[in-house]
Amino acid sequence: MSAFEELGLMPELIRGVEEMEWLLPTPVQSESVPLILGGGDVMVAAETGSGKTGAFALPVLQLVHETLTERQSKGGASAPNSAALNGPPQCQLSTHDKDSLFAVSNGGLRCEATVKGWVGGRATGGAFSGKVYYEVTCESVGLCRVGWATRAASYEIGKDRRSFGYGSTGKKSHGGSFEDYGTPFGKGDIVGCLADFTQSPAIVRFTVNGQDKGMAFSLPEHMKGRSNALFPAVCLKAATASVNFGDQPLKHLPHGYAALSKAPAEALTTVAYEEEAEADGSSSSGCSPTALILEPSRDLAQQVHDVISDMRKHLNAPTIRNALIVGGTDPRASKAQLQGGVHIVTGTSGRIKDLVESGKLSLSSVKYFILDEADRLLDTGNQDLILNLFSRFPKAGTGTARLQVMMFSATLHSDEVKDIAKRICHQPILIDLKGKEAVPEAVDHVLVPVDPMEDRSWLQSHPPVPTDNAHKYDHTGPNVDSAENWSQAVKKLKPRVLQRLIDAHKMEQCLVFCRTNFDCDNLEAFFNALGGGQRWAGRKESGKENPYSCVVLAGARSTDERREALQAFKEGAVRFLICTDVAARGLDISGLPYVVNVTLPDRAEDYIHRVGRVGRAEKLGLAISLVSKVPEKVWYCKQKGYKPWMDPKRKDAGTHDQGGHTIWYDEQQLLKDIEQRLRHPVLAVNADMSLPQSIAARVAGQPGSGQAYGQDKMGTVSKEALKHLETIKPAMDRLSHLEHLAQGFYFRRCKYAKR
Ligand SMILES: Nc1ncnc2c1ncn2[C@@H]1O[C@H](COP(=O)(O)OP(=O)(O)OP(=O)(O)O)[C@@H](O)[C@H]1O
Repeated sequence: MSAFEELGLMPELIRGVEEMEWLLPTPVQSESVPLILGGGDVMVAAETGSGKTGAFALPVLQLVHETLTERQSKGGASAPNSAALNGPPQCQLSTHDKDSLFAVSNGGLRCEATVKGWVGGRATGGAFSGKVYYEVTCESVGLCRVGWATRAASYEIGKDRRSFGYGSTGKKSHGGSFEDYGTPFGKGDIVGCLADFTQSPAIVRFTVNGQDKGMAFSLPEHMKGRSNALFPAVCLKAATASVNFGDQPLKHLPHGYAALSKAPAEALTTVAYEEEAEADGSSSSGCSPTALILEPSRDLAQQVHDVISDMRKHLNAPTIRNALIVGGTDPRASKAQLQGGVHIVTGTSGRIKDLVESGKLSLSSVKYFILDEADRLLDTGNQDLILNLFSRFPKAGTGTARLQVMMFSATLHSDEVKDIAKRICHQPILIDLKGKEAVPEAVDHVLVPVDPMEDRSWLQSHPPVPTDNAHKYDHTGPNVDSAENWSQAVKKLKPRVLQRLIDAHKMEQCLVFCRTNFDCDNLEAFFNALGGGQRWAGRKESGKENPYSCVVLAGARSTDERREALQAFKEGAVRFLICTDVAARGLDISGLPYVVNVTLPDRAEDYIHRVGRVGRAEKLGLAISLVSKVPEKVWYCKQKGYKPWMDPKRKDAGTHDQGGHTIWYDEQQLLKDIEQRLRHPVLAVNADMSLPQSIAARVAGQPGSGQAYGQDKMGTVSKEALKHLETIKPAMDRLSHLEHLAQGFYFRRCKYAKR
């Protein structure tokens, strides 16, 4: 039995991992895969490069495959308008399309909420033409809100723009706003809900005990057709209610309206229809994937999408379709990917939000929600979006039928992460393999002190070092002794120090982190002035053989340029990938030996992710930071899209607290924070850039010593491998014994046969 089989993975996926030459699961895979396959919500913190992508991609592929197989076996052939064929659908409250704490009786005509918060659900049939009506009777004290909602709406009616409600406190609600309407209602009252699609725009109104309360809403123009069908919706707070869609005599059916369950079939859509379509990954309300994976950057989304594409090839009957939905690409291309239905969507928040809001991507079938680099997703302001997406997922069911949420990162300890976990996870299991110190042992850390007072090479003028203009209006020069001057000097000195470092270590592949897009542009210009060039981009200059060949991966570059840059770097066509923190998370560059921080990140957390690009999959890596001895004045602009360094009207670069757009950056302090996080000091390289003795001694045992970075860690067998060997040892001993017996038997037979 292979070690992956022990985790419960299906043979097809095991063939896939074998093809990738993954012999044993990594610890994070061993811990997470069985829990995810078992239906649990998980929060997984494990060091960078420890195989977290496989830890969710493998079980999610298996679960999606199982879901599709089950859906196919339930109904198979799609019958797009079964309603039309079988007469009007039986309308009832759905036992599926609801909050888990919203109890629905057998037969779907009674509902109850015993909890203090709002919970709700919808009916199985919705209308999109004609004039339709249904009734709700309040059976207890407690709060009740009723009305109409599309299937993409949140269960709390009126909280978003996809539902229209009327509450027992005498308020109507839509798009999160509540206004006085009608009269309050309560125990024993019968609320009539009317939708009139013969008007343009369509109209929603309500009655209480047959008394018309007047028009409550006219629907937005775009809310038309089957994809925007309105389903009866009820939400309750510690209350009980019963519904009547017309299968029982209605108490107050208004003139000219049809009971919902008696309305003409062509005016209705049913969940049965929706679910059949969803089995194919598409539905009338847009493409309906089964799994949604949210990534903090386009590059990372692409990488995870590629891993899933590689693995899904091994799964047939049914085949799984996956799509990459990221910003910075033609929206038509994103929509085209969704046409015909997909089962797994990997993407970034902005484009996913757009497609959900335009109805092109429906979340009504999502069963698996994965937040990769969850802390980063929250840092970049995605909390509301995550909650909004979450409100659109179906959350009914128990065991393996319910929505499963998975959160992954190397750093999952912030309050924001804990808070969102409380709101979207159901009793999550925390798998914390490394705790806060999520740095692989395979990474060595060193620093290069950069002191412009001692090292005067910043005064050289060839090749020129472009800087960020932050000191354009400051008094600077060779003999000026001011903080501003030393700051400018550091900016001129760092690229030269970097060049010395590259030469000393004969670096052939290195990721170079800068602080801003503009810093990346400037460093690229310096490398090009050294003769860097970019052969991959069709230029004549040399690539890999040029010691300073480089490409840039930064947020300001187009998606295509970023993709090409990363590919060129991964393929070894250029030596340096100059990047911002957009590349700090998740990027997997096989056997990368070096990471250089030209500027330290302002949070120790980001240092962990940056240096996590090396030391992956048990390969040794070296992280080198250029640390300034003096403070640097750097850009700090919160105004989106504004580039003060390009502003011709800007007169000075006052600091942020003075109303300007700069801050003083203290790398000595940042270094202390990082050392505290690493729990050891970061040693300085020697004056000739050689490694400090203790680190040199550590890599000395490795083949090629100085060249050890990027190579496998030698002479070590992982704890996991040892554990596995121990487990299979008795079986191996028994096998060897049986083989011994069989051979003995064979030879004895041969001996007798010869006689
Ligand atoms: N079981 C395994 N055996 C061997 N290699 C593996 C295994 N699982 C993953 N890998 C390899 O390890 C590398 C790192 O994996 P992955 O990108 O999933 O790390 P990660 O934990 O997500 O890192 P980060 O925190 O930086 O995102 C990849 O090259 C991957 O192919």
